Amino acid sequence: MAEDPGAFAEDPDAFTIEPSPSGRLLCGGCAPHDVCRLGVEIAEARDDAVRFEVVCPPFWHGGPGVAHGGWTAAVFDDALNIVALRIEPRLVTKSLAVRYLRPVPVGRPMDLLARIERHSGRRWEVSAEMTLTGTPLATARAELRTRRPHHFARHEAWLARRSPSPNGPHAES
Ligand SMILES: CCCCCCCCCC(=O)SCCNC(=O)CCNC(=O)[C@H](O)C(C)(C)COP(=O)(O)OP(=O)(O)OC[C@H]1O[C@@H](n2cnc3c(N)ncnc32)[C@H](O)[C@@H]1OP(=O)(O)O
Repeated sequence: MAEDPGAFAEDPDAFTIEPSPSGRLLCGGCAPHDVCRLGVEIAEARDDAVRFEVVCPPFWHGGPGVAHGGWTAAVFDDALNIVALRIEPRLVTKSLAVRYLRPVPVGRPMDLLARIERHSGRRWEVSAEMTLTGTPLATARAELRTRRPHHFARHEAWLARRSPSPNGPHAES
């Protein structure tokens, strides 16, 4: 993320994901911990494709010994962005489609290969497959967009126009 947190506070659009002190590409939530709490590690990077090792942490289990589908989707969101982030640091996910083919085990290292399918201007199409010992467990496709200037500032201005209720966020109709 942005090196200077002061600059980010003043200009939210200064936010970019940069390598952490240990060289990882981490989201804003994990960067202060210098570890991906979803269990995603880059194993090998090429220009248009990145191979990851992913392990579902126990606190993300859904059924017994099986990953919550939201973990799988979040891991794909990370991996599909990382493959393009190495070229374009200002991205957001526009759509994400996951196919759950088999249950995903907790605590077992798996392979995830993400690749750039197409890129034109602000538009990116990316795809990925998660496998265990060569067997596909889940696949995903996403459309990404290079953020327009002032993306986060526009969001903050939009949010500010929705006056917070003194009784908390759920009290407003
Ligand atoms: C581990 C480290 C690496 C991985 C880190 C994790 C990466 C995670 C990536 C994510 O998950 S990002 C979070 C999930 N995605 C979003 O929050 C994106 C929300 N959607 C949007 O901001 C817009 O829909 C989007 C920028 C995707 C639209 O892009 P488009 O190119 O299709 O359309 P365009 O920019 O022309 O905007 C379409 C409409 O959205 C409006 N819009 C776009 N950006 C906006 C904005 N920032 N604030 C308010 N409105 C916005 C825009 O005005 C316009 O409104 P109208 O249709 O009424 O004309």
